[in-house]
Amino acid sequence: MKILITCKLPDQLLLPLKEKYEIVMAETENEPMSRKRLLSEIEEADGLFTNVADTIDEEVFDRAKHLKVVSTMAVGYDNIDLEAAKERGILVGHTPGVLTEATADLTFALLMATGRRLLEGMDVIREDQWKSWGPFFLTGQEIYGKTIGIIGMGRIGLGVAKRAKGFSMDILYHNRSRKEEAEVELGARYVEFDELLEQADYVVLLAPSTKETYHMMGAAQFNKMKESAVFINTSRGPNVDEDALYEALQSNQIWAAGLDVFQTEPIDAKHKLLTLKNVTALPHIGSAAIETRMNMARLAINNLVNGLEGNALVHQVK
Ligand SMILES: NC(=O)c1ccc[n+]([C@@H]2O[C@H](COP(=O)([O-])OP(=O)(O)OC[C@H]3O[C@@H](n4cnc5c(N)ncnc54)[C@H](O)[C@@H]3O)[C@@H](O)[C@H]2O)c1
Ligand SMILES: O=C(O)[C@H](O)CO
Repeated sequence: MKILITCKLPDQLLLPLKEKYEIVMAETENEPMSRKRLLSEIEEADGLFTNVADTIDEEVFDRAKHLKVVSTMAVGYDNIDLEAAKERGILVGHTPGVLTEATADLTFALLMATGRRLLEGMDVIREDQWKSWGPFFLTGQEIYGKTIGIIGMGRIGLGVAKRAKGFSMDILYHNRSRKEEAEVELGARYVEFDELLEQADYVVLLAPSTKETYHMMGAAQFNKMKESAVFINTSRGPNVDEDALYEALQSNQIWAAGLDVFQTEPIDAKHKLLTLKNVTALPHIGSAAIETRMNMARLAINNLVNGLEGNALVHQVK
């Protein structure tokens, strides 16, 4: 059987696979396989190892003659056409859980970096603009004891709430359902979406990308936030109307934003959001800790092999 891997994985992960399967893999580190090659190689593939950089749509499924499993090295699977997979009886696997803590760490780090203007501080030094200690030089927003509002209290949202608790923050959340663990253990309070936007000093978006969440943060929502509020998005770019976010930041309707994800990735270096000093931008590195990425890759390989061998996937997208 043939496995198509659209990114370059370390040899140590591939050795057991090579004994049994024919492997076709991207050659360049940190560069996905071209769409053209993906469309050509998928024709004979039985299994596909993919990630958030690929779009696995009807065109890909139409080309595949033998495909049985698509395994993504990610928890989010909005880049995969699940209907098209289902129609063809193709299983889809993903990697929830193993990246929760690393992504919660990064989300909280981004919250702190944005609130306290860390990257601006580094720019000031690099540009030789640090003239002296000034009473209000690079002053940011306090974090300790402030109110955090988490939209999407799932695995990662709960991880962020635990970190917020350590900073004595009041925790508000909005989710599709109540989360007892967050309420009992962390004192988190379920509120309606608008109330969260109005009350939170830090609004953190961690809901998946779905039809329902598309542009869930738009002009009306930024309008409800405090002028001193910081918006953090480590979920998916399409959840945010970037034009509306730009207007809100540029007009100081909200104070700052920390973004790890964008509507189009990689974001163009000349994108208008990146011209703003009150934007802290990262290149989709939420889960990018070495052990985490190894665990994600191992889990994605297990999903793939299980599917190819006719066994249940460890984590199948339903
Ligand atoms: N930046 C990164 O590198 C990175 C890393 C991992 C995950 N993610 C993103 O984070 C998302 C969350 O991951 P998770 O493991 O916590 O998933 P999860 O399924 O455990 O949590 C998602 C939560 O969002 C809630 N939700 C769904 N629709 C909602 C809506 N309309 N309003 C409010 N809440 C809603 C769900 O009820 C659920 O509790 C992923 O889907 C992915 O898009 C990003
Ligand atoms: O959904 C995911 O897992 C991320 O975006 C990549 O870790």
